[in-house]
Amino acid sequence: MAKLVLIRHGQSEWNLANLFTGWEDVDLSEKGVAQAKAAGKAIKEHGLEFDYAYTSVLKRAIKTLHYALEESDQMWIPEFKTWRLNERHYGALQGKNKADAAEKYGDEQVHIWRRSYDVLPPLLSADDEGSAAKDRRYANLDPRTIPGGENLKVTLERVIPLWEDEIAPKLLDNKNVIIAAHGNSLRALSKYIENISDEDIMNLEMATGEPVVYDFDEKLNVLSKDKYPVD
Ligand SMILES: O=C(O)[C@@H](CO)OP(=O)(O)O
Repeated sequence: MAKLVLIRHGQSEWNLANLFTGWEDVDLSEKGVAQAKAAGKAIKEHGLEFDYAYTSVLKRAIKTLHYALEESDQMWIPEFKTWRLNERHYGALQGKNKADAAEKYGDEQVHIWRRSYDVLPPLLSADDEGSAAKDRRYANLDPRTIPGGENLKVTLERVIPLWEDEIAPKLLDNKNVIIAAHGNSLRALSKYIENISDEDIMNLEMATGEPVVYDFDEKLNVLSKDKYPVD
């Protein structure tokens, strides 16, 4: 049956600088570009061919998709960009250093913000500088939909409509799909696909640039999950 490949974007400038990123539109680092190209080479080596590509509206994921498709010579496939695949919004933590935050609030609090399923980060309001409500790319969204900060649960709730309306129907139609997105939007999607519990999802990490390949049966049960390391 159909295959689904998930790729977390290659290392970004802010991954490198250890900053909370969320919906900030930061670029790939040099290493991130190399990882994205390596992902494409691995895809080619394994003979993976896609019918559709999905990504977020953030350049680190979009560029990762493009490098991966370029290296595997399938840039021509239909490609869709959606805010539903954005990284989880990190609220008022965006732009702050993770180590500084751990010193200020304690390691445990920062770990809870980063990996708990349902604890929200400190929120941004629509008037705050850096609010996504001021960004033209979200102008067609109901302002009440634009988050001031998200946990994994809320992230999952906005990824699911995309899965149900777009991705699952294509997989059921035996089409192969590639999704280039972010650590937490992909953790959310993996939780749903693999039926991972709220507790166990805290331990699931996505490596930058690493393609994760799912094979499904005709009821969308996972038959196999493989990873192609890129470092
Ligand atoms: O800063 C972020 O947006 C994410 C992904 O890099 O970080 P975390 O490891 O806390 O999920």
